[in-house]
Amino acid sequence: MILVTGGAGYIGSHVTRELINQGYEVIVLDNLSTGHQSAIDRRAVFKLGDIGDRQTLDDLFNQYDIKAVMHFAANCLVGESVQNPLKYYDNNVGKTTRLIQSMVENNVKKLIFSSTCAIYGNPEQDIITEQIPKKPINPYGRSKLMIETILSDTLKSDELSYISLRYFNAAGAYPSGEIGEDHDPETHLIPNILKHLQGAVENIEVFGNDYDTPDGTCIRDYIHVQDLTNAHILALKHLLSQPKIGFQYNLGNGKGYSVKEVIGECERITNKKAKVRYAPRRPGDPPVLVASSSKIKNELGWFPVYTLTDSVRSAWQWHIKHPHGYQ
Ligand SMILES: NC(=O)c1ccc[n+]([C@@H]2O[C@H](COP(=O)([O-])OP(=O)(O)OC[C@H]3O[C@@H](n4cnc5c(N)ncnc54)[C@H](O)[C@@H]3O)[C@@H](O)[C@H]2O)c1
Ligand SMILES: O=c1ccn([C@@H]2O[C@H](COP(=O)(O)OP(=O)(O)O[C@H]3O[C@H](CO)[C@@H](O)[C@H](O)[C@H]3O)[C@@H](O)[C@H]2O)c(=O)[nH]1
Repeated sequence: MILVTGGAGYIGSHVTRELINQGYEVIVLDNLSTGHQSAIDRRAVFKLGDIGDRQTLDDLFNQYDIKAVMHFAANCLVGESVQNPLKYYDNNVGKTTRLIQSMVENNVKKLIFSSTCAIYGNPEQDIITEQIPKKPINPYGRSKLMIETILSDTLKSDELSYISLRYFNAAGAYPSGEIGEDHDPETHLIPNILKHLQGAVENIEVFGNDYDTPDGTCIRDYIHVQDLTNAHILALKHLLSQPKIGFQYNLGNGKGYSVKEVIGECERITNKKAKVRYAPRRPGDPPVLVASSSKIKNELGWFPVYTLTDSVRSAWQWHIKHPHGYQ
């Protein structure tokens, strides 16, 4: 059995579905703070609870034969982390530490951790490899880097094995349009553009057009949630087949798109014209984040197969089928 924390959330619900499709048994632990119960595959066991609750964790590890944990549960908004850092240090660092403690004490030795490119901060290199200095510029990135440090120390002192996957910007939806991204409030770029183009919001706000980039807006590397899912399954197989490892891998497409370019792509796919309003920079935003994913390609044979166009198209299908999200 695989324990998926945060399996009611955007990425966790996609990975849960694919794990079950591939024959794994899954138990989802989620407090539904930002997730949706209806996003969880009905074939999974669902436990409503908090990753910070040691009793809940110990009971789960005693009750089920859990071979590995995929840990998605976290708060993950850059802007919110600047406004409310303690929420991030409590949920992402304090509670994750309790999860790791419970795993170690209950002899559950394998963890896949959802890390982020936000740990790199404002890199000097155009393309980010795993080795470059980690200088996060917001509390969210710092909270994830702290857990990477804790994992690397735990690897040395205990029999815990882990793979940390540093995602760039997750995008897109399940190909059938059954599950997708639904946050309240929504802060991510692509869903916000699509919601605007559906008429739910009057305009799309662009946070800063005075960055040192070709069109002045921030550049990100958008990676399809199904490509992320495939990486998790490969990482799980690798982790389960090895005695003791501690690896970190970037997950991105290796191509950056500016906010303006993403708006253009959404307009093209929906055949609608966006009304753009320029707003000040959002605190905590680095100008450019683009991945090198050579390490995971070489070591685990992972390759992204979806483009930005695929991400926007599948997200649009999700929005058309579910104009009010999971409600
Ligand atoms: N979305 C991205 O672009 C992105 C990029 C890099 C990394 N990540 C990481 O991927 C993971 C998943 O992100 P997402 O976009 O799916 O977010 P999400 O908010 O959609 O999902 C997070 C899930 O975790 C649950 N949760 C949060 N705190 C919990 C707690 N204390 N106990 C139990 N459940 C809890 C929420 O209810 C939700 O279902 C996060 O760890 C995030 O930091 C996301
Ligand atoms: O309405 C919007 C929303 C976003 N942006 C901009 O679009 C870019 C992307 O923003 P967003 O979609 O919010 O993603 P990020 O802030 O890059 O953060 C996401 O991607 C990170 C990896 O880069 C993850 O770690 C985070 O969890 C996840 O929230 C940024 O420049 C934003 O300022 C806008 O201009 N208008």
